[in-house]
Amino acid sequence: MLSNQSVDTIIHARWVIPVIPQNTVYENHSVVISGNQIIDILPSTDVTAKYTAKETYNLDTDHALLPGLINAHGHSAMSLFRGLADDLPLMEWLNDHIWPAEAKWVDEAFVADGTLLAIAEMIRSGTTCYSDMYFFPNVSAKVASEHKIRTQICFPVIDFPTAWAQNSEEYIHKGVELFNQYRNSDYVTVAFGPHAPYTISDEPLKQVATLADQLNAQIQIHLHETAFEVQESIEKFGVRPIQRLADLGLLSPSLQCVHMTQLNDHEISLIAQSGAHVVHCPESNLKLASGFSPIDKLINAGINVALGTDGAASNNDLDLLSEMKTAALIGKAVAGDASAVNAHQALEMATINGARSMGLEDKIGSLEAGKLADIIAIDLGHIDCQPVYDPVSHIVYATNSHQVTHSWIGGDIHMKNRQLSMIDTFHLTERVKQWADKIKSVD
Ligand SMILES: CSC[C@H]1O[C@@H](n2cnc3c(O)ncnc32)[C@H](O)[C@@H]1O
Ligand SMILES: [Zn+2]
Repeated sequence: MLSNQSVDTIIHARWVIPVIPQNTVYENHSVVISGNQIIDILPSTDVTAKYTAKETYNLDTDHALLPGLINAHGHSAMSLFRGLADDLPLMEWLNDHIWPAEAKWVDEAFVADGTLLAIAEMIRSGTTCYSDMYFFPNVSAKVASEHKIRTQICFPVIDFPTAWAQNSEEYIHKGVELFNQYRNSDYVTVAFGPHAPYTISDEPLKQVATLADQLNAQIQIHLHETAFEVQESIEKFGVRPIQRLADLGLLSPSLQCVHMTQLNDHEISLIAQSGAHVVHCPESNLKLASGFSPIDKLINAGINVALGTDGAASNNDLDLLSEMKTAALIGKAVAGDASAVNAHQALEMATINGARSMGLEDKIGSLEAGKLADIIAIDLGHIDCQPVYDPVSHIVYATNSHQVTHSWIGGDIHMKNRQLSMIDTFHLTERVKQWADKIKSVD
């Protein structure tokens, strides 16, 4: 008889949804973790014959295990501006409210507290990896790394001066330094974050394309977010923003295009041919009335579509579970087809597609032996979830974030029965209230 293998953690669950293979649900299976990796997924009846674990989680009868959700676009520290300026269109929101507030308040302490607030909310709603584009990316990278959460930090590149850098050269210089600092990090991947076509001139955009290629780094940009952005580009540069980026050499599999609500068929095929990714942010697009991204068309054209919440100041939460439902519902409405953007596709957008957009598909985004143990558990036993015919349908259409009970990142437990293990939420809430009091008193 073979001897029993010693492992770190075994999690038993009623359903295991691996995402890869597609459209698969394993019933009464266990996930086996050794170090930071998944090493096996097998029927729970067979597990004790093969493995002995230091820690075993026998989740209640109606739990589903799935890969941790991947939020492919956001501005974490903006959580401190949640609800500060609502019900406005993008450019009025930015020019008259958000940019003045950022000029007044954003410093290292603001980014440290705002980022941690965002991380707490994301873990409690099932996210284990997120993309972040914000000022002081050195601080947000440190916070994520210290709290052992996976992140893609997109350092900003923008033409105007802020508290973090004075001009595009300095943004790029500091960003490349950060890239080198985190080159071998287990948790942090640094990417270029040129803000948007309307805030960066041609020269820095070309530099971003060249350097990202040399460093094999990803690039994330807000793109074709509103009709106004497209119109302004035509007036200023004679072409629409996607064509301008194509002319400057930015369209490639390294590019993550966020929003993409204004697209013609030629642009869809340009993006498809280039291998660039789209990050869909349906709730932010709805709230700012920016437009509708034709997700069904993009998926059918072979484009990888990931999912993001955008910042908490334009959403106003960081709940990727509810974002999946919104993406599926709005995808159907836009396509005029109830079969468009089905529950499995919505789940792929929030998991494996997000991993692909960040170049991390070999490490995260699905539950497979050899991948990092980034896993969440969702309790489908609630009365408002009964009966369960298809757990994937329920996760997308009928659950809410309070049903996420456990979260592991690289095998480490981050939430157990809804209690965060790496964040002191009591003291964090105190600090957040102090920020709100200060910000309110000046407004
Ligand atoms: C350069 S750091 C990020 C920068 O982006 C601003 N921002 C937040 N949400 C959006 C959005 O939907 N479109 C464009 N810009 C956005 C944020 O306030 C920061 O200034
Ligand atoms: Zn954004």
